Amino acid sequence: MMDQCKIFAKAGDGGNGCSSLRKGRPDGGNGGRGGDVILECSHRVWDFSGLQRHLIAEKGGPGSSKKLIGSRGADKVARVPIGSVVHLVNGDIPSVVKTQSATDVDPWDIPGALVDDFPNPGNGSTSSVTSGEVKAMHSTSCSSSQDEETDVKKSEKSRQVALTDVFSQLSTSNGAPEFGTEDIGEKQEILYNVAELTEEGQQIVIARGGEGGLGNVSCVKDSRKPVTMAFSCQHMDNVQDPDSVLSSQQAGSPGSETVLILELKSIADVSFVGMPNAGKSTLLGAISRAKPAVGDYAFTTLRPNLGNLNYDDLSITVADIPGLIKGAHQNRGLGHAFLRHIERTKVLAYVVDLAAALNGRKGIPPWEQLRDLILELEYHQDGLSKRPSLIVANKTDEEGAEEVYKELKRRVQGVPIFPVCAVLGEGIADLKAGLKMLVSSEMSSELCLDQILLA
Ligand SMILES: Nc1nc2c(ncn2[C@@H]2O[C@H](COP(=O)(O)OP(=O)(O)OP(=O)(O)O)[C@@H](O)[C@H]2O)c(=O)[nH]1
Repeated sequence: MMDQCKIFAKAGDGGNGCSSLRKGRPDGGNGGRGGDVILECSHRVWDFSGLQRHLIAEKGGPGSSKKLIGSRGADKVARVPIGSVVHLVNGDIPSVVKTQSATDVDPWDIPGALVDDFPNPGNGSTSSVTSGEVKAMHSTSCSSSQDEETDVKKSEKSRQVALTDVFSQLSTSNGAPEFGTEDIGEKQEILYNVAELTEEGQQIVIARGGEGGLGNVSCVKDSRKPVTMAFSCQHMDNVQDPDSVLSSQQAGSPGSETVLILELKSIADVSFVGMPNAGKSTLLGAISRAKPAVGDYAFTTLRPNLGNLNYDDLSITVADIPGLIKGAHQNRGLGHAFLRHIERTKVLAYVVDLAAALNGRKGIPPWEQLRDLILELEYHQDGLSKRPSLIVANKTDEEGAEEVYKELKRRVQGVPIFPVCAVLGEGIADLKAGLKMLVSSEMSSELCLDQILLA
């Protein structure tokens, strides 16, 4: 997974205006505008691995005689994943264009409802992506005045960071997995976080096409009057470097250039991972104010629900990932789509159902649930399970669950196990404290297969 990359964008230059005479009167048309380079937010791409590193838009066409305006250069539109954050290395700050209506939104999109458990305005927030929120900190259009832009840059300067440092912290802090990143080269001064793409169809212009040059019909006030032309379109055909003889008005202006670093935000700090019906959605509702759908049938959760856990000094985003079943890595059940969400979370909370195999039920005991969950993660992607983890043993209220919990503690060691009853809200405070410690690296634990005693 490529979650960071550097790109270069060059918008199309404007086409040159034409100088031509018809019956002694000017009739040369304006050059066409150059194409823009645009980033568009799409659920169809998941990371930056397929993104071209050089994005170049088309030049505008030259104007021609008979007052014909040159063609507009085609825009270059590149798709980036939802949750892309834009950092500016060089050039103009991107400007938000529009959000296209998403008629075909995929159920796997980051959902809009990110619900806080308690309003806590004093808290610092984490990197939660709130759909619907456009964080274009500087939606200054590229055409805005130079002064304005200088001011923006000045104020940004105060927040400048060497992003390479941030990225190295991101990839190593909390023992988080080291996602695929591209070497972004030497330390550079970067304006960071100039825009975020959080909504399906949202677009930003990262390089703006140049304006077309003026044809002589526009240069000369009254084109009905015969004028003496220094050169005409026909003459220009014979000139080796036509730009060298164009007046400044007639030459199309160059398209802008930018160098950007794109970074993909995590979907959440913590993912609840478990078999269908383990009680993940119920747990998310108990631990935060999120109201996910709960049902006693598998796959109630068709896309990740997000909840926010607020502490005095920290805020954590938790995602309830739809139930994992054996064969998920081969796209069984809900398959790949939700496994991909796990790629973008820092901490795993394995939710097991203590009562799955009790009282004649057809489920499997919790230690086998854990084995299957780890295997599915690893089949999907090597190392996917290797991140800070804890275990939530749910449904302690069920008859016989106490014994199963004791057995689970005997069979799985080295990882904290939190017994909870999600429906009654029991054990939630301890779990919240454990999650906080794991996310803030005060505690470190990973679950791997050899820690599970199966026989
Ligand atoms: N007895 C008991 N039942 C629970 C508990 N937590 C959840 N359940 C029940 O377990 C069933 C499944 O709960 P969900 O929260 O939908 O489970 P899920 O893991 O999100 O399910 P998927 O969406 O299929 O992945 C529901 O009938 C819940 O009421 C608990 O602590 N005790």
